[in-house]
Amino acid sequence: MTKGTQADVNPDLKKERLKCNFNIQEVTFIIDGGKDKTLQRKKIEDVALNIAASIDEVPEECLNLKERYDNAVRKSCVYSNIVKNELLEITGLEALGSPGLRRTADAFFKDVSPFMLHLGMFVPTIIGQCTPEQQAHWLPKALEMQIIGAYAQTELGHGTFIRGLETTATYDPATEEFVLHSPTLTSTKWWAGGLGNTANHCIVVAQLYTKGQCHGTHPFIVPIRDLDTHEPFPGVKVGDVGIRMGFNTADNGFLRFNQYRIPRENMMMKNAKVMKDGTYVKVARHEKLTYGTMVFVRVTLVMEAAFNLAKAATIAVRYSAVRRQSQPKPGEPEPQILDYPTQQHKLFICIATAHALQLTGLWLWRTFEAVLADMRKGDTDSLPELHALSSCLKAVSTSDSAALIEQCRFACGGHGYMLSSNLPLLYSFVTATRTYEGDYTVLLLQTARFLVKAWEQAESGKVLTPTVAYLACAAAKEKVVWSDSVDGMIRSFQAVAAGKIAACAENIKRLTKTGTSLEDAWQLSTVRLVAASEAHCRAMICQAYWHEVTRLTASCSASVKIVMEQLATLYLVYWALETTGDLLRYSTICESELNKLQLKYEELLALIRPNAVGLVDAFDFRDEILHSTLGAYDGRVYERLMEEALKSPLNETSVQSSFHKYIRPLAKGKL
Ligand SMILES: CC/C=C\C/C=C\C/C=C\C/C=C\CCC(=O)SCCNC(=O)CCNC(=O)[C@H](O)C(C)(C)COP(=O)(O)OP(=O)(O)OC[C@H]1O[C@@H](n2cnc3c(N)ncnc32)[C@H](O)[C@@H]1OP(=O)(O)O
Ligand SMILES: Cc1cc2nc3c(=O)[nH]c(=O)nc-3n(C[C@H](O)[C@H](O)[C@H](O)COP(=O)(O)OP(=O)(O)OC[C@H]3O[C@@H](n4cnc5c(N)ncnc54)[C@H](O)[C@@H]3O)c2cc1C
Repeated sequence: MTKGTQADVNPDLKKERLKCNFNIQEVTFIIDGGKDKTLQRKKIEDVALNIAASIDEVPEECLNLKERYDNAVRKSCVYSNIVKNELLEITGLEALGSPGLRRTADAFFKDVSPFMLHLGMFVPTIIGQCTPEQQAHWLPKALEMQIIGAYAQTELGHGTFIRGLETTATYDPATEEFVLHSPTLTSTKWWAGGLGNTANHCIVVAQLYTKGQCHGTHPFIVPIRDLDTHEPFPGVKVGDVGIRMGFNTADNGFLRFNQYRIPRENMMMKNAKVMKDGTYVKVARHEKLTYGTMVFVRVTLVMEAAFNLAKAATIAVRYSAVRRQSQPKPGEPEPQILDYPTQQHKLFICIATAHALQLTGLWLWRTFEAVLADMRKGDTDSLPELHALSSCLKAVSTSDSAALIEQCRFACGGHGYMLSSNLPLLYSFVTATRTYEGDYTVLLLQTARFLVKAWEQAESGKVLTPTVAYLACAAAKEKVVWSDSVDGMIRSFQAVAAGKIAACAENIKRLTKTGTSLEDAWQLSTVRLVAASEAHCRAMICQAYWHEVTRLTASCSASVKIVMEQLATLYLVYWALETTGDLLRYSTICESELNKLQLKYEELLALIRPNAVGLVDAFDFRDEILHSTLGAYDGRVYERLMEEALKSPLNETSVQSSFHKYIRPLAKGKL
């Protein structure tokens, strides 16, 4: 954070910081995943932010579309050099998932880098889908930025249904090449980040044909532009998909092939091979291993959701400490808006959710690493559970994060609507995460498949995998006894999830018994299946969040333990109050207990209030990363709003030419 001199800090914020009764740094360490991670992040920030400070002469938002793209490319090149020459030295290859790298990228780009998918998906797919020989060929080139890649899976006609993709890759044994082709308009690759104008290579997911047989979708590395001239190769048609709600510097592109040839070796062959004579050989033990990059990105998106929500919460809480409005008590000064319980209700759940998602995200990352280690030994048994887990966590975390970022904008009143608050841009960026890498509903339905199977296993007394083990107790189908202890609330959330899953399974059974096909019975149950999946995910987040808080604060100071537990309890109580209908149905909760719960919630808001600014300071965002007039560390909100307003091109002259061209003639009746 940019602390400046204490004299520059808004007096209300200064008082807030004096009120804070816990050690902020200890909380920062917990959020980063340990003291070593915080130190590494800060080291990376020190290197990168020095350069970022002078990277933009004109604010990004004042440039036109083309200028913004050019500027984003310029900055991406500067940033890539820093990553390559300095940051990777600090962290090694693991840097690709390092929080330090993720944060510093935001100092360079208010919107999104056109290189994002290069590091975000192109490189991970090379690591996950190539043989060691192929990796040795492609990875150094990609890391050195000698080639720039995109990931083109989605087509104009299909995104969700990967098996329905239409691009073909037909093997020609005579030349030992694949022939890529886009047979229809709807087969046009669409959306790939970095593809429109930036990338010279692209991972293309296409239907593989060899010896006249289709073997389903497979990934290929495809050179699409000449490395020197950057002209698209003959047979390749590539361009930008048009203006978007956000991501306008991310260069999302379209791509079409006309009988375009690539060498056989460009098929990514870790999970399946095509031999020189065209024989297809399956290597992978699991059908869906070619979907591996998507699982990886879904796992990282949970922490991405936490990160962006933490930024929004920092902006809105600091602003709410500075902003004074209304006069509830006659004759008394206007209160800070943060003192209104309704404002605390809007904002403290944002802080708690950022913690919940970050700690759940770190836990998911460790689970992912463990499954990966098993798979390296040939054991894919835990892949279905990881897929179910990452699908629902990606769906719920991105959806919650987007909704709560919008809530932060509401909490900032009119000033939250200013681009300079950075809340609109954050929202437009995060709301896309609910769609890309698997749409919300579609992913919850993937988890639901796993849950219904797990329920059937529970009913027949089989051993269940860890994340659904709670279904075994619920198979008794009795209402759980409500208690507002943390364990009691988690048990009740699990009972809700189990009850909903059981109701889905019963509905499917009922329909199939009366002659409905299994597919139709499933479709007729999807509204409740989505709800069951979300309930399962919420119960899992609550359990993981509480478990991690208990574990990580065991060696912390008492005050840190208290404030972390207050936040986690707030998260649980908030969701209990949000789902009272479900609790009434699946637990013994009654009206007096609901009233007690509401009081507990209000008490928690009051307890957290003095530490609110300290809690967002603990997210440790430097001003260069927040990019916000409302959220800067010093709280000079009004000064910054004015300074930014004066940078508007509309303030360059006192009279605009349109006055002389149109308004004056209109007034004179001469238009
Ligand atoms: C500055 C910013 C910085 C950082 C940001 C951080 C990171 C971001 C980086 C990049 C992200 C940016 C942009 C996004 C890019 C994209 O969007 S790429 C495109 C992504 N596309 C999708 O996600 C498509 C979603 N669709 C699917 O995943 C699948 O098609 C499907 C799962 C919906 C269905 O697949 P099908 O093949 O039809 O399968 P099915 O018949 O439904 O199921 C068959 C069985 O297979 C299981 N299964 C499905 N998927 C997986 C998997 N991935 N792993 C393991 N198992 C899987 C499924 O559960 C079924 O099992 P059963 O036992 O029930 O039969
Ligand atoms: C900003 C952004 C960046 C992207 N970057 C990339 C990229 O780099 N590379 C890439 O390949 N793709 C990319 N995508 C594409 C993205 O992955 C897809 O848009 C996403 O997977 C959703 O697919 P779709 O657009 O086909 O939506 P659809 O599947 O058409 O969804 C439309 C609606 O139908 C519903 N629906 C669809 N199927 C079902 C079903 N079976 N059951 C119930 N409801 C269903 C959905 O819930 C949704 O409400 C990007 C998208 C965006 C917005």
